[in-house]
Amino acid sequence: MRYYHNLQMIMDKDSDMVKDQHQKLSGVIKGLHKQLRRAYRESDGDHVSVWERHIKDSARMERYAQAMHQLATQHWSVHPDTRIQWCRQAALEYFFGGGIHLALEKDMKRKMRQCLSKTPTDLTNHTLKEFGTCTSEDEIKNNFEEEMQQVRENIPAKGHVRLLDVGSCYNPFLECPEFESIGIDLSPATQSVYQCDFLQLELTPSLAHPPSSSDLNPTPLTTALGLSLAPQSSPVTRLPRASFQVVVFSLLLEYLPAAAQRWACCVKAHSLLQPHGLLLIVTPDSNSAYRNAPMMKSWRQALEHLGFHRWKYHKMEHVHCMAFRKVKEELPERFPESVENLLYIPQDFSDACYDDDHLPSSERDPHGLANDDPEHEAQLETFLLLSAGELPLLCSDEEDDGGG
Ligand SMILES: C[S@@+](CC[C@H](N)C(=O)[O-])C[C@H]1O[C@@H](n2cnc3c(N)ncnc32)[C@H](O)[C@@H]1O
Repeated sequence: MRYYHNLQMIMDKDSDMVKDQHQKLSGVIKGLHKQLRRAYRESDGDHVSVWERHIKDSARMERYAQAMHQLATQHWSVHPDTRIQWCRQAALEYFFGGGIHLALEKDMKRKMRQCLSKTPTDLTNHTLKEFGTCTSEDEIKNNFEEEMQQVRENIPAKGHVRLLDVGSCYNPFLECPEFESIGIDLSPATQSVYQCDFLQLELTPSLAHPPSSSDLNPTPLTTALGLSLAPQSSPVTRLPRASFQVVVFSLLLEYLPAAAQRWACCVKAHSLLQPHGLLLIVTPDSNSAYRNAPMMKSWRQALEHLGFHRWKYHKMEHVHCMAFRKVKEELPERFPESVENLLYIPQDFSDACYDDDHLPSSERDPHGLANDDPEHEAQLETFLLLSAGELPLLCSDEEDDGGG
């Protein structure tokens, strides 16, 4: 009896220590996000200078990287790594489970409905641009068959799905055999991740001969992209357009304090993707599916302006998971004014989350452990604290095009 009592005490103590450490680690994450947002707010919108100062603080970014790595691999590893698994499953369903085919078929039917419901005089410049000169059902079907054939030829072989994980930290997709995963991060936590500031990444013209999926022995992606074999020590400063089939932003966008920076990342992702490629976005939110539904709708609109179509959406307990497919090859020439503001996060509007001047400054409180957050500031934090454990499906958007 006494033995079990002692064992219980040891276990309680252990569990307190784990909780304590968990809180410290999530404090490092939370502290950095908060400091960045505060700096941005005080800069009067000058996100460029804020970012320049931020990326000089390599010691702080390294602390963050280690904390994130530890949280993800030690504290959350007791549960399946669901955000990563969700991304993996989405990409597999899309490329190998008929997802892409269904999505294109839906596009074709939509075009057919819209195009055929118009009389020739209704076909304004806009609709002509959108639907070409298709005026008959047969023509639309033929175009679809041609496009489908091209898509089939370009579907990557398993093992060669080219995936760019932005803000990768520890390259979790390296363990997925279906992908050729390139992880990039401001401050890599592991050797396999390339150092890269995605905001400053230059885009070069597409490769004349992109690594081919029909090729039995395609050139390794790193070779094709001219990347070094020593990732961490070799910053990536440029990448060719249209060289990836999947781009992942897992817990990336909310790190960036300005909506304009989030927008810049999405624009870049569009350029880096091949036609019909997938942009996978995971963002924290421990509220119910409906609480931030307007924000998700707004993000969707932003991405649609860029030429993406939302294919799949799941609200899990602590995160929103979204898959957008690239449906237009070229970016539009113009965007609506202030379109970037569509990519807002609740903290953008909240004065309260900066209302902590009475607390030690982040310099004096380098781990951001002060427990001062108002509720809405707590999305990532709750996610971090509750861990990405079991993330049951709470909501899936039936209106999306085929992804369930
Ligand atoms: C919350 S962590 C997410 C890590 C990982 N993706 C995951 O889901 O566990 C955010 C990561 O984004 C990285 N990051 C932020 N801005 C970046 C940028 N402009 N370029 C590259 N990485 C960036 C940070 O260094 C950090 O490692």
